[in-house]
Amino acid sequence: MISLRGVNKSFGSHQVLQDVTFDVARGRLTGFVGGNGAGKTTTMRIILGVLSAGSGEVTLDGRAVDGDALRGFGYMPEERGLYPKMEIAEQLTYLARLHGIDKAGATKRSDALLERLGLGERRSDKLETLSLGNQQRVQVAAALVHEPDVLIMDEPFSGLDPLAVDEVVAVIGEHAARGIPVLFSSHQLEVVERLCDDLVIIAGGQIRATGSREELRAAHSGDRWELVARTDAGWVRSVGGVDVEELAGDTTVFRASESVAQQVLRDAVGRGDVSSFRPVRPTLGEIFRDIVVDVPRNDGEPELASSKEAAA
Ligand SMILES: Nc1ncnc2c1ncn2[C@@H]1O[C@H](COP(=O)(O)OP(=O)(O)OP(=O)(O)O)[C@@H](O)[C@H]1O
Repeated sequence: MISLRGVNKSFGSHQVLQDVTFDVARGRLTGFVGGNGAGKTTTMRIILGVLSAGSGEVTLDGRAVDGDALRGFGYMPEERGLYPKMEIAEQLTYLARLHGIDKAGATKRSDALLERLGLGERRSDKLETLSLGNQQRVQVAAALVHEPDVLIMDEPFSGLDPLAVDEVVAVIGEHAARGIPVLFSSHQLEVVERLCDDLVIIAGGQIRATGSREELRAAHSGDRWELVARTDAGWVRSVGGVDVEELAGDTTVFRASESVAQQVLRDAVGRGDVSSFRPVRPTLGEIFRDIVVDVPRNDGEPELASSKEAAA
């Protein structure tokens, strides 16, 4: 497990991370979501030792992450860093060899990954001749080619069409299933929602929510319920403790405590056929908006000058 505890980071006088604390469990996909400038890339760079934290600690299975551990990390950076004029199989093999894998092993691994990502036929092509989506697939392969013990990916799905997203998701999922911690950031909330087991939501440099997808959805359901009945459900409006939000056709969406909702269900059953009754779980997009709505942006705008300087 990767654990961050109380991580702080400032650039000059601008504090961009404040007391960042969360875990990335083995064998699970952890989605890291936040708006522009929220602090995702900075956090990932600190995990990877590319940036040092002002304070706080990062551990892997309880031990500080040192150079040895870092060699086993796979990283897909936000700024893509491969060689445009180099053949793709050659550069993957080269990267694997940098991680200490022998030539035969590196070639085998590179070929298998390219095949898996639908690029087997393009293995001898230069990176720059590939479409942006295919270049992105090669970036994914570059993070995986040494069979990492930990996988950190910054926006691995940006620029991919929905089918390519599914392919990459499957490959990343296979790696997580081997029991490695996987942390990935994405702005594509519907992808994160579909893919991740756990979520970390950051805004303004602070962690605003963590938990499994289901835990977060349950925690933010806000006691909303949906009743689909075959008979008119206008009567629900007059039940004490019920706030009807929508009443359209046969569907009623309302807010109420669990016990009041159960009473509504019993009454509805008494009045006629109930087609369905369920708690309404919010989407990740709704949860995200709910959590970050009041958080000021943290996008590096200069601090306001002190009143003395401003007056000068
Ligand atoms: N090297 C740097 N020097 C100064 N400020 C920086 C530096 N790197 C990041 N920042 C600032 O830190 C804050 C967090 O940036 P970061 O790149 O971590 O956000 P992010 O969540 O990854 O955003 P995005 O989704 O837009 O990539 C921003 O205000 C950014 O301007």
